[in-house]
Amino acid sequence: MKKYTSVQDVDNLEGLVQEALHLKENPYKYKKLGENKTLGLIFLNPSLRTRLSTQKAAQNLGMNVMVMNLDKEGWALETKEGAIMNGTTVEHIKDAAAAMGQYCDIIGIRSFPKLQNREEDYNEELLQQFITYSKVPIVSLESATRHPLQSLADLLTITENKPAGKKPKVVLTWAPHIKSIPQCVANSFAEWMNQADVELVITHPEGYSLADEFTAGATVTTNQDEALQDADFVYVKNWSSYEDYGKVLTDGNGWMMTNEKLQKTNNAKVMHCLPVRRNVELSDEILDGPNSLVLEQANNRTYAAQAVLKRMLETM
Ligand SMILES: NCCC[C@H](NC(=O)CCC(=O)O)C(=O)O
Ligand SMILES: NC(=O)OP(=O)(O)O
Repeated sequence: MKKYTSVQDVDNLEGLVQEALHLKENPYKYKKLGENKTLGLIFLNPSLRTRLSTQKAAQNLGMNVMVMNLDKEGWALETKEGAIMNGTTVEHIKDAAAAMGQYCDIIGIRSFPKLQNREEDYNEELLQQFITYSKVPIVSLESATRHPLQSLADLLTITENKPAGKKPKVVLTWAPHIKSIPQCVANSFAEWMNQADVELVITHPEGYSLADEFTAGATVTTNQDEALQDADFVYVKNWSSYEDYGKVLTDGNGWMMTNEKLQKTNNAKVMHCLPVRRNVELSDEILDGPNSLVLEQANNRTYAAQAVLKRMLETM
């Protein structure tokens, strides 16, 4: 595997899921594979789970890990080709990424969208430039449009918890938030579920449709009650509008997931990528109750990352 930025980079999805579940049982079996190999983790935004789980995954494989908070500790980066750099940016990404490629065998990068210009965000400029200029395999740690390590961990969690003998009904529901949030977790989850053996239903208020490239094949409705009927899994997530790009169009009154709403489901398991705004997106009663899978998801982040890193190391 030369890059891991979306489900399209995975050539055998079921194989990758099985690999990750095998690693969960045998985390130190491939301790020699990463010996003398270095993983660089670069963050332009905050992170708790991605940072720690990916670091742990690499250590389980015997790799060395370097972490840099590039937004705080690096030079101000220029991304425009041909820029005359007489302003505030100090170094061009092509020089920074190329230098990092000298120190690292694999680079992971987190860069959120700015949510101001849709075309700019959806072009994934920063991620693409890292792929081009670092010349080493790149793992997305959540980019402007996707969060593929989260989605793989989510698929592992669904695989482990699905009811026997039936195709699970998975509902992705929009939830309220107090600010403008990226679409990437929702985009990515939809894209992955469409490749998995599940029935996917997406529900959100008017004006919150995700881009077709991620949702093709799913049932989409603005009626949350109807969507929740007989659900086996409910994935809760806020996102800002894609159509009216980056905007918050409603306070989302009535969209928070509660135990009362769970009554409509098939005693559904509830998922969220975290961090979660308690009692805004999801109630305490659900998060602290028996239907919550959020900690299992967080735990599976390690094995998702380990399966991806293992595949990259094997092709070096
Ligand atoms: N990495 C996981 C989620 C990251 C991001 N959440 C946030 O930015 C939360 C910010 C806040 O709650 O203030 C999101 O939902 O896409
Ligand atoms: N779910 C997730 O990616 O969490 P962090 O932002 O804390 O890494």
